[in-house]
Amino acid sequence: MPSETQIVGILPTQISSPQLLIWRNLAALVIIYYTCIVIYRLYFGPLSHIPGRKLAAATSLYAMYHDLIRGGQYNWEIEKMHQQYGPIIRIAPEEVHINDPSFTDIVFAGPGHRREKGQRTINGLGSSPTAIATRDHDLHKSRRAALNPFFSSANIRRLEPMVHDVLGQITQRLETAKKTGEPVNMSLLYRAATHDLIADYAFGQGSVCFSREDLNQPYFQAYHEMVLTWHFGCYFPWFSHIVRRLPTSIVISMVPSVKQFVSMIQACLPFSRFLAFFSAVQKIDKIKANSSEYSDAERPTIFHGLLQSSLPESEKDSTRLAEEASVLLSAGTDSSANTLSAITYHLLSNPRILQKLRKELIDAIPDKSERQFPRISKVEALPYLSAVIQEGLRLHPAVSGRQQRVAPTEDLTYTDPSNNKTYKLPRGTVMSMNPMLLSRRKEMYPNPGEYRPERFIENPKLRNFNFTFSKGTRVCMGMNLAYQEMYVILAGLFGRFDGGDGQGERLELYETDRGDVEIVRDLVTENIRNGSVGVRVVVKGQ
Ligand code: HEM
Repeated sequence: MPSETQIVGILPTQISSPQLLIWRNLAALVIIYYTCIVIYRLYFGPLSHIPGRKLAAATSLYAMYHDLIRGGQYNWEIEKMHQQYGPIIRIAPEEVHINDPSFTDIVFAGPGHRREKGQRTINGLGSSPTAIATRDHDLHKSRRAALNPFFSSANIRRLEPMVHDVLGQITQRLETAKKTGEPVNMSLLYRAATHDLIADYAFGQGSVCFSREDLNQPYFQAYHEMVLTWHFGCYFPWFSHIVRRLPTSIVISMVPSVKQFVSMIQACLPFSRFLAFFSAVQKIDKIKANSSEYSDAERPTIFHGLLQSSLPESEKDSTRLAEEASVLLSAGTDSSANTLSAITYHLLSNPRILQKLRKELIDAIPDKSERQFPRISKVEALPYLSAVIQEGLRLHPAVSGRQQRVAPTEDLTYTDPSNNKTYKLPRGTVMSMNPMLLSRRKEMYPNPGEYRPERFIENPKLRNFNFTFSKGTRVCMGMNLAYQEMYVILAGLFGRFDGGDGQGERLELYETDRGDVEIVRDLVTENIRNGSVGVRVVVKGQ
């Protein structure tokens, strides 16, 4: 009879029979344990009644495969599952996805309902002590309450001169490029603009990207490389915990491009703990010390305000505030910039739409010098410009992933309108919804892939279904700022480069196609095809 060591030929021969027996029993126990878990999840668990693929319900490896291994492809798989199983599906053992706009206000509820984020999103955000990454409802509420006033519509209105400043910088770069005939990367220009704006508002540091010839492109490149690790952080939370504790020199040796990022940050801006955290902490400390560099009573910065707020002292810790700063800088840059790039592409590739927009701008503000730096109060009421922006937000939600919420103290019930079947979603269930899927539902948006602003004029109620900024108590904090940037920059640019009577100055696309703006993967804000440099233009005309 062959011995056990011979049977298991791949095991080292020195493993004795009793040891082998222990290993075998352990392996058997693990298999039995996981089999029981899978059976429970599929047939007895509180979500076993939710339709969907068995594999997705059985193990998170399924979601991980599409999110992480396939590089942000789960959105499209989820879309296929909805087509097969209906508006409510189970996409992971603990997660249910709903694709029904009538249910957004329930899942993403407003005040009076406790709502938390799913743990996977918190992991992706590095579990930092910031409002955006705070799971607990009450702690999130107090952290957000301290920041909220800075993003109220009245306070954002006061930033109008700053938006005009960055608009002036964009125009200047375009005018210079016109002289040389060089193409201009609008996506990079928009990033520089949105970044400088929020950085100035946060710390009062003036122009950072526009003061550099390269518009700080290496910084954005390093940010891009960092975002590529988003799903890894979601599924392996230890990753960000370790990286956040590594000395900067080690991080630089692992990802050399980060060096650019660090030196730029050390020179002027904080970004995140593991990249140049000390610089952020120093700036907060300077504000605390009331350094004149940072105190400007005329135009208080966010971090001045936070330090003077009624937040408990523990919440004013320099390291925590530096984390909060890094969130504002990252959330406030690519999001608006990517949407601006996509809208610019659609306008320049649709002469009919562009012409209609130009006419509206010229009719509303006949004086060209005023039109180049339009007042937000004048342009936000323009119906066609509003529709242009809404249609851009619909087709290109800057945060392209599914947004998760948990109702920790409330059992919810979803009714499928097609058959009135009800599904109980017990408290604690991770519920997610996705702006990309909601905004491309054929019955609401016929021919959904087409960029057609008129749909928002024909049916103004569509705007109520805009889920691009999320909803409820955790709705995007920077929404007013993002709108102001989009209205003023688009109106100013297309009011300035208006083509005159056919021969005047105008922007034309340069080696850019729809692939340079189309969402093809979900890596939070990085969602266009790999290798694309964004939207490029040349300036033509007299
Ligand atoms: C077109 C531009 C933008 C879009 C589409 C957008 C979208 C979103 C979305 C969908 C969320 C919710 C994420 C979630 O719950 O998982 C969010 C949150 C947030 N956004 Fe934006 N955003 C934009 C611009 C901005 C800007 C300019 C800022 C300014 C700093 C900003 C700051 C924030 C912050 C701080 C949060 C966290 C809010 C909280 O958790 O309470 N966003 N954004």
